[in-house]
Amino acid sequence: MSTPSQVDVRRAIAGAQTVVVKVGSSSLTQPSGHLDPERLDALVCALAAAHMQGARVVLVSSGAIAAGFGPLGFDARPSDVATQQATAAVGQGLLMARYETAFARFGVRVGQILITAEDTIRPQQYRNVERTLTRLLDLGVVPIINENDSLASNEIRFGDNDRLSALVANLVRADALVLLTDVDALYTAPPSQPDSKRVAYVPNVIDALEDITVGGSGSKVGTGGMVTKLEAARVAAVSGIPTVLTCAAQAGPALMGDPVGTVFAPVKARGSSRRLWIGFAAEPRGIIVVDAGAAQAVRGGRASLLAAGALEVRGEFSAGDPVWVDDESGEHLARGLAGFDSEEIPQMLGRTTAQLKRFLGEQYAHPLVHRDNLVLV
Ligand SMILES: Nc1ncnc2c1ncn2[C@@H]1O[C@H](COP(=O)(O)OP(=O)(O)O)[C@@H](O)[C@H]1O
Ligand SMILES: N[C@@H](CCC(=O)OP(=O)(O)O)C(=O)O
Repeated sequence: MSTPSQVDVRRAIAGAQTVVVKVGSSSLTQPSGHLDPERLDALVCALAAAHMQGARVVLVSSGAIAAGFGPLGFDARPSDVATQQATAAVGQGLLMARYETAFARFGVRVGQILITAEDTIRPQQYRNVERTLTRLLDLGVVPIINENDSLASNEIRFGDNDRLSALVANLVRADALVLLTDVDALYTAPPSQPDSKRVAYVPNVIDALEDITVGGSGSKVGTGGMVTKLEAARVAAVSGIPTVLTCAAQAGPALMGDPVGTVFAPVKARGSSRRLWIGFAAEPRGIIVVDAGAAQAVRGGRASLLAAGALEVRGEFSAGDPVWVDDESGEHLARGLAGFDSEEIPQMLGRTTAQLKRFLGEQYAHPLVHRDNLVLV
């Protein structure tokens, strides 16, 4: 795929049929831990305009914790998990109430979807999310997504909505991803550094990272900083989706393809969305170590991982959970969804499919990880 020009990428964003917009906490809330209704309304105005021009708009909105701690009487974003989860339960309701009112002024309906990584990693649940989102969009609704902060367990969570938004863009086969934050663009270094310069165009996000110094969050309510935004732009780029990153106040111009913020070109034609989800969605729960022959087969990209080439299993996981496939030196070769619970695997190690069938029964005569569920890293 040849690299498109900046103008081409901005034009593609302006013409997007389906667009995923992610907005960060600092763009919707005040440092006191309350919503900032004016800024939220201004954002909704830009999104409603895109919706009324025929775009299918999905909003990934942060802000539950940042909007909930003020009303609960805290001076700052709580740092312990239980209070964060309780705060998110309060803030999420306030956030949705305001979105509903703001979109209603334009006659637009919204629907809330709260996602946990755990909910979406298994094929059936993944398809469930996909189906619900597609149906909402078909019904002309603007889905508003957040991580289910109140229930997500700390061990397995997206943690930041930047990465979640790129996965959602992939899931709904979006034509563009818009990342809205509290800085107007990507800079060559954190904008607090006096010599940092705005980057208007990133033709290849993978190479670009070498020349850019990225830092953490600039606010007291944001979580990932620029690191997770670049990760999101990378996930989108390898899914064939262009990204524009700018501040929330520039949402309208960014959606219209105006020369604001930073645009990232797609680096690859669109691939299978489910495989990408396997590759990025959740931290693997365990490891299957394979011998040299199986490592070679897995690296080839088209083989399933058979028990015959597996040497060892580490960690505790259930069938359907994400796992690493490692070679003997400990190098990660691939990520995949396990076909069996971890405790079933030791008896299968090193056995051919015929042996598995004979000694353990028909139900074990299957790959440890099927090739459709395997993504090289
Ligand atoms: N190279 C960079 N270019 C632009 N911003 C950067 C860079 N490195 C770090 N940042 C910081 O990232 C912040 C945005 O991330 P974050 O606070 O997590 O926002 P949000 O709440 O919108 O997700 C900016 O305010 C900025 O201070
Ligand atoms: N899900 C959390 C926000 C997580 C997050 O990524 O925050 P941010 O960096 O502000 O986009 C919340 O709603 O408070």
